[in-house]
Amino acid sequence: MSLLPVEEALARLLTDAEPVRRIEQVGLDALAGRRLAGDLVARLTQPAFDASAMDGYAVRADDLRSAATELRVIGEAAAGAAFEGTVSANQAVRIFTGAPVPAGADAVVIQENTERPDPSTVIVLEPVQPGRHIRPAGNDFQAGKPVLADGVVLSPASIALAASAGYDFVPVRARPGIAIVMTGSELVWPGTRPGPSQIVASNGFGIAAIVEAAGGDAISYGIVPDDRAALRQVFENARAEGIDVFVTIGGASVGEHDLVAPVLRECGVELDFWKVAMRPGKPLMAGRHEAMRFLGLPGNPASSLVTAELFLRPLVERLAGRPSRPRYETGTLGAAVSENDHRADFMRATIQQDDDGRTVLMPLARQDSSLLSVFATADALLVRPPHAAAGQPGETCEFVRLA
Ligand SMILES: Nc1nc2c(c(=O)[nH]1)N[C@H]1C(S)=C(S)[C@@H](COP(=O)(O)OP(=O)(O)OC[C@H]3O[C@@H](n4cnc5c(N)ncnc54)[C@H](O)[C@@H]3O)O[C@H]1N2
Ligand code: MOO
Repeated sequence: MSLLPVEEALARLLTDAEPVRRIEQVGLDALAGRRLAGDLVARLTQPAFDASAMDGYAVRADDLRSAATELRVIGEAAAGAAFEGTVSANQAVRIFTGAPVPAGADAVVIQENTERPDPSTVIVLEPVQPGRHIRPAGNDFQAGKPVLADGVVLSPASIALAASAGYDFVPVRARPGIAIVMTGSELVWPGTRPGPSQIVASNGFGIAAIVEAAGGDAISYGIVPDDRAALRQVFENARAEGIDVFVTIGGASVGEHDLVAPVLRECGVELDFWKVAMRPGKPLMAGRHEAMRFLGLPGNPASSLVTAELFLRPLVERLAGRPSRPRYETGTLGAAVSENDHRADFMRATIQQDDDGRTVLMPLARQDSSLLSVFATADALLVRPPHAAAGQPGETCEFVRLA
């Protein structure tokens, strides 16, 4: 297969990528940013009773005709502890914010407008309108009526609303399940000390962060050695689990230990492309097996992160039903760059604002695709199209912002 232009590879990857339709029930503590599946109908009424909005006295407005009226205090109502009796003429009940308003009372006077000469007497200093400082039952929402519309992205307030409307689990659209497999017999888990000729597996954790930011559910399938049977097994596991995208990292090139393409072909994956005209990331491959998509990222750290930014992120956004943001922005070159060959170059760069407010791209000095320390300082990928002529500071350039 020849090298495919980046735009064409992306277009092929996104062909038929439709939002995942599955629905799942998710607990209140994990709902932030999730998309509601179906209108949410209140199971409860809020408030469930006429409630006091203030600390003061529940009274009958009719009793308070004159400037200072003396009423007999017949009891107390607090949040969670109602007064069960009835307020009759010239009576009042001491009441606190959130408490049910007792029968017979039709207003609350705030305690600042009262005097309490003795425990059984209150003097109300001002008349009050009926309904004053009372939150009527159902003022917020009513059982049986929708409180949140299908498809909304759940905000902090809407999560609290769902809780208050009687839900502990809420139906939301499932996030696309993205299996991440780190291949390589040299890899050891982070936090363990690598032996001779081993290295720590790192790429998958960066890729998982990209997946989650794009609205996907990153599912770690751990490290798989360069072993055909082991790779075949995790692929079958992913199929059985109903994974939406099977992502491998490493083993994408042409060496004898680079097993990903041959093994996945044996597993029935139809490869759509393998090798893209880009640097880093040339050995990128993609394919499908029935409903499951497959994306094979190259193993070099910068290669895996760049290909994940440019290919995996938009794919996950599509599957998550999120609008894909336009990736390429225009800026100003901050340093000279040499002419480019046939592969689009995605140079790790920093972004600076110059005195005229222009967005200036400064390519970092070292561009080797193994350098995570360089990548971690980058704000953007400076895009150098295939066969671009040498560029000078001040010229227009394109870039992809790193989130
Ligand atoms: N003869 C050729 N050799 C190579 C070519 C080529 O066209 N012809 N392409 C090169 C390019 S470009 C790339 S990119 C690499 C990527 O190849 P692989 O996908 O097979 O990557 P690996 O060989 O498995 O690993 C490369 C490098 O990255 C390290 N690695 C792998 N996985 C991880 C991980 N999860 N975390 C951290 N580091 C990882 C691995 O140990 C290697 O050092 O191939 C070139 N070769
Ligand atoms: O495509 Mo490789 O990513 O140049 O190192």
